[in-house]
Amino acid sequence: MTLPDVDTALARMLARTAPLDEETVGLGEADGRWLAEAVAARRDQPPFDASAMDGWAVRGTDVRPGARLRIVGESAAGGSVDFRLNPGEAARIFTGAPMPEGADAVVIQEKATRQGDAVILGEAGADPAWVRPRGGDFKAEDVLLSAGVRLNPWRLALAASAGVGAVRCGRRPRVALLPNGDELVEPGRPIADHQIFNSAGPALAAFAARCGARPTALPPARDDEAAIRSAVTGAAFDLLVAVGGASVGDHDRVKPALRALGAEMIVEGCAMRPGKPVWFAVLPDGRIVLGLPGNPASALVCAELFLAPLIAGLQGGAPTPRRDSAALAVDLPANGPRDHYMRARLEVGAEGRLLAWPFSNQDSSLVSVMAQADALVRRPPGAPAAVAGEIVEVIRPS
Ligand SMILES: Nc1nc2c(c(=O)[nH]1)N[C@H]1C(S)=C(S)[C@@H](COP(=O)(O)OP(=O)(O)OC[C@H]3O[C@@H](n4cnc5c(N)ncnc54)[C@H](O)[C@@H]3O)O[C@H]1N2
Ligand code: MOO
Repeated sequence: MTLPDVDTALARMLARTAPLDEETVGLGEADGRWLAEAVAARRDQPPFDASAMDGWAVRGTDVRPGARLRIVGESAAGGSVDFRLNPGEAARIFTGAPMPEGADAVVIQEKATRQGDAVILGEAGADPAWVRPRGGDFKAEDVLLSAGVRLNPWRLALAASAGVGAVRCGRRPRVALLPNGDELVEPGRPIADHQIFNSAGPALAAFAARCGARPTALPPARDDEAAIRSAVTGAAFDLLVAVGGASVGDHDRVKPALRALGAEMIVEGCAMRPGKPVWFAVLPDGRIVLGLPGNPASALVCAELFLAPLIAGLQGGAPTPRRDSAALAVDLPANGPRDHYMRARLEVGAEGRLLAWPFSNQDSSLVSVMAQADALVRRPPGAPAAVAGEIVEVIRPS
């Protein structure tokens, strides 16, 4: 059986991932979320011609070295201006303050001297950049952020400056992580020699939270169909992530348990390494299930490639691509038929070029290697041997 490649497998998953309902959230909860509705400006920004500097508001036609202008008032940020500037007049003005009517230029205070109720201008003139025109940042009715845009602190600043205190976003999905295996024990608990700690569960819960989900780390289920079924039916989720039991062994009971619950299998395996046994199913009520291989590195690589886009898709968005390129620091042998995602360290080499050092041992059980890695180096199927210096695609972690 030919396995689908990563793009095909993901496209099949996303085709069955419908966005959840929308909700209104305050800006304080909106970071990392996708806008369901555009954000439009309610007024011009700045709302008035404003001074960019501390100094003197003047009429441009009065600006010449040594000019003596009569001080007729003051304008500070937060205050309104109730006077106008006539020829030969100046007003004390501060950064962010409204320009008085009649004034169209600012002379910074370093370039002028006050003498009683007059100001004497120095040699330098007025720089046009010292007046910020009304609407110079944006104008009322402008669409500032479109639907589908992912909010970040910079974009939140824009929404806030437009006076928008709450935005419409896709609901954050509830993601339940269900580790599976008789050998699994929660970290911190007593453990027998034949058991291992559940490392993939906490790692994936943290990963899901970073992607904007509300994760629940369920306790590990035994390799037993009935136990898995009851864990699934007892959990509240929009997306279930089952970890382990994905392969072909006699104890790999997760897929049979899901099938018994009526799940439709959409993806069963992918031409990738690590992560070949990854799978995806849809429950009869439409909720989606992502099955990840149990080896921690396989699970985490699949999380980057599939879980992040699914969590985004449930929120009506797509993740920000974290793809980059780097020069290989070492030679690599030819790749086999599967897309290979190699854990690698990155460093900035001489000449400022990003260098990638893939680890020599890429066994998918090695958590120590995963923890030292900064990125994944992608080797496409059938890629010929590569020499140091060759440019390769790298994927930075979410
Ligand atoms: N005959 C074949 N055997 C295997 C194949 C294959 O194609 N033919 N594929 C291999 C590949 S590739 C992978 S990846 C694994 C995937 O196996 P499962 O998804 O069934 O996972 P398990 O067997 O349950 O566990 C694998 C390994 O990972 C450990 N594990 C499981 N869950 C966790 C967890 N939550 N935290 C930490 N470690 C975990 C588990 O103890 C095993 O050591 O199958 C290969 N076999
Ligand atoms: O998918 Mo497995 O992850 O190659 O070890």
